Amino acid sequence: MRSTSSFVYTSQPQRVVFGAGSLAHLGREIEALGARRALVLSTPEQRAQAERVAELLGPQAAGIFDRAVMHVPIETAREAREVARKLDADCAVAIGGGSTTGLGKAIALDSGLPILAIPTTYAGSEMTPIYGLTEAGLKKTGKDFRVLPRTVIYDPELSRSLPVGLSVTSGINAIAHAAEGLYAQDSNPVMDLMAEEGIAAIARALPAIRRSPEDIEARSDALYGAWLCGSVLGNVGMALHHKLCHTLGGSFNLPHAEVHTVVLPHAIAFNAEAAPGAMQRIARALGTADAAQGLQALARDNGAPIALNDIGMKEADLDRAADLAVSNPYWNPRPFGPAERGAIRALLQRAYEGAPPR
Ligand SMILES: NC(=O)C1=CN([C@@H]2O[C@H](COP(=O)(O)OP(=O)(O)OC[C@H]3O[C@@H](n4cnc5c(N)ncnc54)[C@H](O)[C@@H]3O)[C@@H](O)[C@H]2O)C=CC1
Ligand SMILES: O=C(O)/C=C\C(=O)CC(=O)O
Repeated sequence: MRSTSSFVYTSQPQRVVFGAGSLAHLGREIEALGARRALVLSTPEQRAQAERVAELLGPQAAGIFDRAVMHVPIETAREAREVARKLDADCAVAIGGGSTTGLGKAIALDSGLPILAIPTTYAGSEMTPIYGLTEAGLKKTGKDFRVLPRTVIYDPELSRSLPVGLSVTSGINAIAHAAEGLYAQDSNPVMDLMAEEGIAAIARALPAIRRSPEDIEARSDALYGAWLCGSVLGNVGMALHHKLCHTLGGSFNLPHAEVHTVVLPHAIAFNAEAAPGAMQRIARALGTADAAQGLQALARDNGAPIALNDIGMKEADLDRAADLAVSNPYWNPRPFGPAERGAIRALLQRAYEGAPPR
């Protein structure tokens, strides 16, 4: 286990309102932010939920922008920023998954408008000061406290409609934040507690959601886990796993939550010897003997993909993916710079085939 003798912990200024039906407190929460005119953001698919939010807001709603898409193309960000300016919005309400929260972050980065996030997936973006923007086919990420949502309303009722497949992969996306937080360079004992509890909450929620997607207890557990795991990502650094996923998602256009689901067991296996304490905590949270195998079983047993081959990756692109991943590595307990290119290429091959992690 980690030593408690020396660490740094920064508490982040956020207000969280949690519970089934908590969307009803939206008006109160907008007032608490000191805002008057909210621009409501969503994807086209979640337009109906955005309309419900606007209806709840009544005169506090400035309008709806429903064109959020994955990885926040700069053109969409510019369009949304312009709409916010024209409508004289003084805050953004993002209802949806990481793509919609990400669009809110792009507006906040430019204008400083406060964000109230209403997450409907388990991606965890609402708890982080991390933003992503895609320009000319290249995705860049950065960190800025202006983009950290000021208020988050977690209402599990709103995630009941999340399809089972995406619920499972999105839950594992959240687990990835916690798993990497457990061996992050700048982690601390408080984050360790949140990470282990977050992984356990999601691991028990996913089979229950699969059996019964409307089960509000299971949806609450998953959202609670997403909050904890997202907080870990928001507080400490990312490592090999997130680097591989950003490379595969950004340069090969693979779907975000699925790519996290496939890669995680392999990245964890790569780090197993270098981070034994983290492995112990992950395995304990999953109720398994081996962290990496437990993660692959969690995906497979709940019907999620375990092979890059099944989510659109071409085998011919694995060499380029390995080159990109090692060319600008994140800190990792087991280094993965150009000297480890062979090991990373082998990891990607196993992930491509859906082989057991080792
Ligand atoms: N900056 C950060 O800290 C983080 C950012 N992200 C970013 O978030 C994006 C991925 O976000 P995700 O949440 O995985 O997917 P998403 O936000 O793209 O949503 C996927 C699809 O599911 C739909 N959906 C969402 N909630 C639903 C619900 N309750 N019922 C029915 N449909 C629903 C959406 O409208 C969309 O069509 C990526 O761009 C990723 O980079 C992800 C995690 C952390
Ligand atoms: O990979 C993740 O789940 C975490 C961070 C991002 O996706 C960065 C972003 O594009 O906002």
